[in-house]
Amino acid sequence: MIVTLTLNPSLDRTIDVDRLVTGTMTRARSARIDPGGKGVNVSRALLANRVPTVAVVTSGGADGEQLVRLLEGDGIAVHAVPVAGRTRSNVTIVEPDGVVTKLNEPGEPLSRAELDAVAGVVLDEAEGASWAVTCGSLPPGVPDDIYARLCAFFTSAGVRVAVDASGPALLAAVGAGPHLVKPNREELAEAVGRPVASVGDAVEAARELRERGAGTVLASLGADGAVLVGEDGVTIGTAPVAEPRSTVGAGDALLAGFLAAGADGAPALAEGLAWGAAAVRLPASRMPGPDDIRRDIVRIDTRPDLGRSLIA
Ligand SMILES: Nc1ncnc2c1ncn2[C@@H]1O[C@H](COP(=O)(O)OP(=O)(O)O)[C@@H](O)[C@H]1O
Ligand SMILES: O=P(O)(O)OC[C@H]1O[C@](O)(COP(=O)(O)O)[C@@H](O)[C@@H]1O
Repeated sequence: MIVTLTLNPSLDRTIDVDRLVTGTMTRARSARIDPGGKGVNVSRALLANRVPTVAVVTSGGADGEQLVRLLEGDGIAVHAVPVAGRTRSNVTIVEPDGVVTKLNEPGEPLSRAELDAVAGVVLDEAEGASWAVTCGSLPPGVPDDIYARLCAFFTSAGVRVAVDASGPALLAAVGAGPHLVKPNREELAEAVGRPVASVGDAVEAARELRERGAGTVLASLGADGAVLVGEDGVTIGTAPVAEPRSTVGAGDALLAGFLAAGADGAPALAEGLAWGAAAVRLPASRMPGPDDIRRDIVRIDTRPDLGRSLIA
């Protein structure tokens, strides 16, 4: 069982337009709503591949109710903690050439009592679980060390912890010694305070996060694939997609595939890359199921070129 926690979930609204011109009125070609937030997407991807999962989320107002209805409609086991603040909406605008513009709301503040309630729920749900996955931005008012504190509780209960966060929340979590962190290129660069412009830079930055406490670093590099740095060394792989449709949620699919495959070494990296690539071939934040996932496109580089520049 893999338990995910999303403190700041969202209704993901994806709007297709012919061309986005800021400062003008643009008529959309189509729009869709998906349940969103990083942990929510990890649970969606796991369930689509029949891996048992529970999604713990906060839920506020009519949009929170809709989020829970959508998740339950997909058959996801969801434990929603009611909160006073309205659940946010995140908007992604997609142009035909694949250019994506994202607008993520900050979310509404969580009170101390609400945060304690969510923490109690996720610690209960995680009892006996193989992994607790804590993901995404923090709503206003939530202390930056929340993932670090939860990590300490999960670890003492014998549950492995994966963190997908950014900025101070990621840094604090790394110091608490999680088993796995999944930064993307920007998050990695911010965490080490220097640019990540090549595969070698990503490896060095990932090594630094390990030195600061993370057990394994799965650094996602967009179209350049991903780098896995753990106890057994460095593994690098790619899974090219000729015509990407939507990269929203690709990192969440990568993480879900990696965990589903046992979270260890090249086989797990390859599975994660296959799931990430499949997510990119699907519209909006749709998570891939078995029929979408192609393992034949994955390449694990046994002799990686560390000097290779990353796509800007
Ligand atoms: N344009 C792309 N082509 C192929 N695969 C991609 C592309 N963008 C993302 N991916 C896949 O999705 C994973 C996560 O993407 P990335 O953008 O790094 O993370 P995040 O979605 O967390 O920002 C990558 O490691 C890769 O496997
Ligand atoms: O919590 P954040 O950082 O605002 O991110 C939330 C957004 O990220 C997503 O989980 C997508 O994740 P990606 O970063 O993988 O594209 C959306 O579903 C959600 O709207």
